[in-house]
Amino acid sequence: MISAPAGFAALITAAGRGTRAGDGLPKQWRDLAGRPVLDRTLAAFAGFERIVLVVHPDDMGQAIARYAGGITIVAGAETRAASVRAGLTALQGQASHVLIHDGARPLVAPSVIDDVIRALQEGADAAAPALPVSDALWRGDGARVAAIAPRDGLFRAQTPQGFVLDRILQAHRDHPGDAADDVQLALAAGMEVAITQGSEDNLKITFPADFARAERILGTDMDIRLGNGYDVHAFGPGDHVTLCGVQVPHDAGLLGHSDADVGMHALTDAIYGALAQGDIGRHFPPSDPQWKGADSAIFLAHAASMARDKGFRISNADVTLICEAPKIGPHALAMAHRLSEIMGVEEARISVKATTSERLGFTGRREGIAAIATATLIKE
Ligand SMILES: Nc1ccn([C@@H]2O[C@H](COP(=O)(O)OP(=O)(O)OP(=O)(O)O)[C@@H](O)[C@H]2O)c(=O)n1
Ligand SMILES: C[C@](O)(CO)[C@H](O)COP(=O)(O)O
Repeated sequence: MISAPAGFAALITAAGRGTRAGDGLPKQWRDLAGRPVLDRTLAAFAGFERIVLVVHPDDMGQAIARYAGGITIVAGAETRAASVRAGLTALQGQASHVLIHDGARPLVAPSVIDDVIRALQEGADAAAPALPVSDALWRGDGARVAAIAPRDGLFRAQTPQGFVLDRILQAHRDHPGDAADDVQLALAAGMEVAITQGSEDNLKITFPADFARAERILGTDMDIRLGNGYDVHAFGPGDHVTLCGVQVPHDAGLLGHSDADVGMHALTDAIYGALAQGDIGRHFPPSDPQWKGADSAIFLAHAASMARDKGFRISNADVTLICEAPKIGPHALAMAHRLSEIMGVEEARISVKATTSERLGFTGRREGIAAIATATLIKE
């Protein structure tokens, strides 16, 4: 993450409808490798002391629910230029410089942002990243090539485009129509615009296939960890068992130092395993009397918060309980719900299921319950 100098603000445009990206949610709200596109874009600018996010009026509610606190959220308008104008107006008097960035460019690298900042710090009125055109350029006539167009000196423009705030605000006010980008308005206002180094990865998600391309780019440096856990507890006296945080009536209880929640223990070990941090016994020794009868939610919450502290997001978890009885099916959704609450992971990413062992082995002889679990962790 970059650390932006004092006086530098970021303005993120996210008020478009993404019509070219196909059906469904507008592209900036869609999932990209497990997180909404806009989450990723905002994270790239987290080092700015002031961020203005421009969203469509219809999206105000969800933007406030997701991002309020620390970010100024402003309603956008019909065109990109009008949306930028709304954002700049909200920023007036609050910053010396502004970097205007498409919410639909979630993979912008810190170096691309840094280069724009540096050019402005060195005195440029305006600076923006771009890449030289490397392919031949044709003028088309329907499906036929009509002519070759010269490409010397041509660049593909990217964002963030950086400016002295007062000057770009005045340029927008002087040219209230639409524009290809903010550099066009800066040029119309007589500003000189420095070209900084763009990046092929800094793509603007525009068409449906851009999602797959962005995921491929993310995949190349994605750190994915898989962990597994296994646990067994024997039946003993009692009238219920606690499984994945849910009390299930039964003609026996489970024996254990804690509440003997075999499913939650397997899942907790899966998370510790993915982090290469041993198992529950290492963090909560059974020899320590304070864990006697403990609610296993303490263990799972500890593993989940350790994952977060190490920069990982729990992407999904799958728990299988192995027993002849009690019947798990009627409780499986409640169990997934409870696990999701403890871990802070959405319920749709948690699976709890069960199987018998066809009356074979210790579970088949109804001597106890076994559980296996898998968890996937992704580095943010
Ligand atoms: N009225 C608008 C139009 C666009 N944008 C934002 O400007 C960026 C670049 O625009 P573009 O890729 O053209 O997005 P859309 O207008 O959403 O796409 P489309 O033209 O396919 O509908 C996007 O982050 C988009 O949300 C905006 O804030 N306000
Ligand atoms: C601002 C921009 O992303 C620079 O490349 C681009 O001009 C936006 O164009 P669009 O037609 O609104 O997608």
